[in-house]
Amino acid sequence: MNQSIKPGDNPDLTEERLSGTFDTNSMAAVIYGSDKLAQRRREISEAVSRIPELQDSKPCPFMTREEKILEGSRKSAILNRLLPGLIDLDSFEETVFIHQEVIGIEGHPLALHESLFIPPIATQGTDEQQKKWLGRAQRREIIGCYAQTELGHGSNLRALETTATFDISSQEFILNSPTITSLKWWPGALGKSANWSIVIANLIVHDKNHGPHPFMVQLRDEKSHEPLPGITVGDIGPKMAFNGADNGFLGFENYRIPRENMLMRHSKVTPDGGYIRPPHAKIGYSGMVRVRSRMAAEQGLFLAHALTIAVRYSAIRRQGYLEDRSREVKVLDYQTQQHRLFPSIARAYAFIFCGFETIRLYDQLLIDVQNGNTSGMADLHALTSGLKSVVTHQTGEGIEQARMACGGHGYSMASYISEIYGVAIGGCTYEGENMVMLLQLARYLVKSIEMIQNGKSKNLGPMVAYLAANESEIDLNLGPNEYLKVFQYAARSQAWRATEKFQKLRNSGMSKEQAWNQASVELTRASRLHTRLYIMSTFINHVGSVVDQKIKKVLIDLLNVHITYEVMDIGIYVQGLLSSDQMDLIRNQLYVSLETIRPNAVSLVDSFQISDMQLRSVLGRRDGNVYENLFKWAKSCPLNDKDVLESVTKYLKPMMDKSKL
Ligand SMILES: CC/C=C\C/C=C\C/C=C\C/C=C/C(=O)SCCNC(=O)CCNC(=O)[C@H](O)C(C)(C)COP(=O)(O)OP(=O)(O)OC[C@H]1O[C@@H](n2cnc3c(N)ncnc32)[C@H](O)[C@@H]1OP(=O)(O)O
Ligand SMILES: Cc1cc2nc3c(=O)[nH]c(=O)nc-3n(C[C@H](O)[C@H](O)[C@H](O)COP(=O)(O)OP(=O)(O)OC[C@H]3O[C@@H](n4cnc5c(N)ncnc54)[C@H](O)[C@@H]3O)c2cc1C
Repeated sequence: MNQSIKPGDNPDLTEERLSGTFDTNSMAAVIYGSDKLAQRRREISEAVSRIPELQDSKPCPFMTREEKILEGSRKSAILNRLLPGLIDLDSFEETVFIHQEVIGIEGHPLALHESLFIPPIATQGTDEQQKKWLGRAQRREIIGCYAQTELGHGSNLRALETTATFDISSQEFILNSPTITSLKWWPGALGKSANWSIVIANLIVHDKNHGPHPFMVQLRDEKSHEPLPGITVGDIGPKMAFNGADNGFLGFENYRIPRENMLMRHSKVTPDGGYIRPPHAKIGYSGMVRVRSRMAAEQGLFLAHALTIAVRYSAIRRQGYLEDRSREVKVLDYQTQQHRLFPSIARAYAFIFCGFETIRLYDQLLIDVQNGNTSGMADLHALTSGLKSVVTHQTGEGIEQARMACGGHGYSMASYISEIYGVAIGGCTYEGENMVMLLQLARYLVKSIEMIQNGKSKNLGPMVAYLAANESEIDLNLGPNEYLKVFQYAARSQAWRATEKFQKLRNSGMSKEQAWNQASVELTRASRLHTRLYIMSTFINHVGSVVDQKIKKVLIDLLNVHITYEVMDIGIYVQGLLSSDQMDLIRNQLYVSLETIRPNAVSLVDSFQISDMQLRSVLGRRDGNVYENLFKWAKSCPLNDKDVLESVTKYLKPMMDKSKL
């Protein structure tokens, strides 16, 4: 049963919900990993909807940037007071969820505090440092951000220019931004809200540069909020979206912090200027790995937002005819519309499933690292580098298709899809630009193939074992695992092709760097295919583990959409394996699976349980009563406060009057 049905809803949407074959609350439990978490999301939405001071003061598209920041701060402060009664304060998921529910996706002053400020203190700070700052940060007595990227460098961390030079005589680090390009640039909440920051700076001791390290740095006076002497800080200006956040710039001029402010759980500087290396050279990068490991689920939910809007709207939008000329059809009945939206629904489910898996893998790695075992770091770095790149790119594509699927109204901010798009595609850039991160995964793939070439296949990890296989024939009547083999074939042959290209260039006498650059398009293709294979196999495993038979049935239908669409999409890579008859068969299976999933389309998006408050979309309203509310929304636009605007009286009217003469 679809739990969203209510009296007064648009009958077309109710009809869709009645045609669903499964219980949407049970599906939500599968999506969010447990009945408890899914239920908590419903309870929090319900509780929030009853608190008037947490409601939007006006629709976000009608707010200026200053109003957005004010609104985000107002709600953050109220939430801070109300949180203990609303959520389990120890649950990161509930904390993130309630902020997104109340404030939305456009960013807010605490967006980075929870995800990039507190975690480094908790994982890279010593016990003493945690005692000093963690409680204060958790109680929000201080607001923090993460300042790493600079005006001149982001992707290449080793070229950062900010310095933290140890002064033995005063037992302090002296922070400096020696050039214009060394200004920190982009950190969220830095511009106007944060008073503390984790700053990544090159550690210099006895004139030796030990590379980027994390430091706890106070930026503003805790009473006046004025920048401290030696600090230059401000907002970098409007962005294509995410304008509720004050991304900022930051410069240091001989700014001193105590020795104890370097986060020293792993690397240490002793009072006499000794440097103690971390157990793994890249352990300081683990804050980024943490965020990347959460991005697949986060982005899957961005896609879910856009699809909830587009699918619901497609069920109430009637345009054109099929056989019956007496009534226009729901646009959701067109095959082109289904082809545009349903594979994206499948991807959203797949991203969320594998996103929760990578969060689990990160949590396990964290425990291992705290126990001194860093052996899993390279694997997770490679996996999350590929995943964040593929998922953000495909999410962007899916959201844009969702917008077009809503026709003209999709282009209106009333749909809110453009904001979702703008926020989501930020993910293609932040936490490592996608190409750069695909190339990180490619290093791992090339190394794996070199192991095979050196007769060490048995040392390959489970995620790359397929690179050593030798599949050349496929029987496609056997289901998902055969499709997986097709994908393995594509990923394997591309990984070998790219590696061999790189090796050939090397053997021709080219430097490693040039050879890598000239093979890099092929290498990124290999990384994408490897990652898509991982997503597919996680999806298959996840569906296999579902116990509720009605849920399992619809997830198998959705999986069929996914595997057939994905294999069609990579057709060029499987030409050596599949005949044209087999490709035709897959194409037809895709069309059949679109029809099979059609009656459950609305229930599948309802199962994401995204409330109207969170969705902020007139087109995607749960009740489907779009037209009257679109009219109301347009009338409430500030431009309509007056019938005759100054633009007319001051300029257009005189121009028209003059033209009449
Ligand atoms: C409601 C709204 C919801 C959500 C939005 C809210 C907030 C979020 C918004 C924005 C937040 C954004 C934050 C940021 O963007 S913070 C800044 C992020 N910056 C980056 O990601 C920079 C990317 N660059 C890098 O990570 C490194 O420069 C790079 C890894 C590319 C290279 O590093 P380096 O030069 O030091 O490496 P090499 O010496 O070349 O060695 C590579 C070697 O090292 C291994 N490696 C790299 N990283 C790791 C790691 N983390 N763990 C383990 N191993 C690692 C790599 O595999 C290579 O190994 P090998 O091939 O064996 O040599
Ligand atoms: C919304 C948003 C929020 C952000 N929040 C934060 C934050 O809170 N804290 C923070 O520190 N930073 C933040 N950033 C910055 C972000 O992390 C960087 O912008 C990102 O890491 C990309 O680096 P870049 O800007 O230097 O891109 P560049 O590296 O300059 O990329 C430009 C182009 O060069 C290519 N390129 C670069 N290097 C290579 C290479 N080795 N091989 C092939 N191609 C290459 C890229 O693929 C890209 O096409 C944020 C950015 C955004 C957009």
